[in-house]
Amino acid sequence: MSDPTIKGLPPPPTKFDGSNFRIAIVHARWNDAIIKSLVEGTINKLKEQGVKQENIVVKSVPGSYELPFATKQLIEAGKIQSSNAAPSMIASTTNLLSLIDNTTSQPSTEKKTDNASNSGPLTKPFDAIIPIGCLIKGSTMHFEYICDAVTHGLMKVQLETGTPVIFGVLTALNDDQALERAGIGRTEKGKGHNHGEDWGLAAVELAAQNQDWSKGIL
Ligand SMILES: Nc1c(NC[C@H](O)[C@H](O)[C@H](O)CO)[nH]c(=O)[nH]c1=O
Ligand SMILES: CC(=O)[C@@H](O)COP(=O)(O)O
Repeated sequence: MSDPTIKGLPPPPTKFDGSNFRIAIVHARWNDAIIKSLVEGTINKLKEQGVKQENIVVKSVPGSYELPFATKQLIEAGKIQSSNAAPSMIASTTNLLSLIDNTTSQPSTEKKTDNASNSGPLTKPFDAIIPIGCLIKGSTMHFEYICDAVTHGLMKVQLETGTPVIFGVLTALNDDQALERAGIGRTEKGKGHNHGEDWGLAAVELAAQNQDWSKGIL
């Protein structure tokens, strides 16, 4: 593990309050032991910053290549919900969170409101999206092409929609690199650091900063 004072993410300059944010996580299902750890680390860090469990929407797709499309569609779905133009579009899908204790990822289907005086999940547009995937190099160029397509695709979605999209995709040359970055390393280097925690931090910070920037507040 490198020296965290040289390489790594220092604590944020300001503590951001996530209590009124709505965040979507969309995770690939390839390499699910790694994904499960990354998703858990992300959610724990979101909740540590005040994001409410019911305001964290979790969806899954087969692989990382599907993440850009899913991210863009989730952003659009969040906007449709907030316009009350359609009943809740949250539908249950299979995802790894059902395997994680005390984390419910299947919100109820009854209509909710984003009125602060009512309980229940927010239905406003998502304040940030966290696509999570793990690409591990095989023996062909498949890895390189997917990494490139996904990276550029997610950046394109972010800039086109104006919604913060956190880059939560590991691009590992071997299993151990991925395991270490999910905080479940198994070599003499130790367990490593769960990068999902960094992604949860980044999501709340960008949601907070973007909330001001989109109102012209600097
Ligand atoms: N090899 C990995 C994949 N491959 C699957 C693609 O992402 C995609 O789902 C498929 O090509 C169908 O469009 N996905 C990962 O997330 N991680 C891998 O290591
Ligand atoms: C990231 C990938 O697509 C890779 O795991 C596929 O392996 P291979 O290149 O051996 O087909």
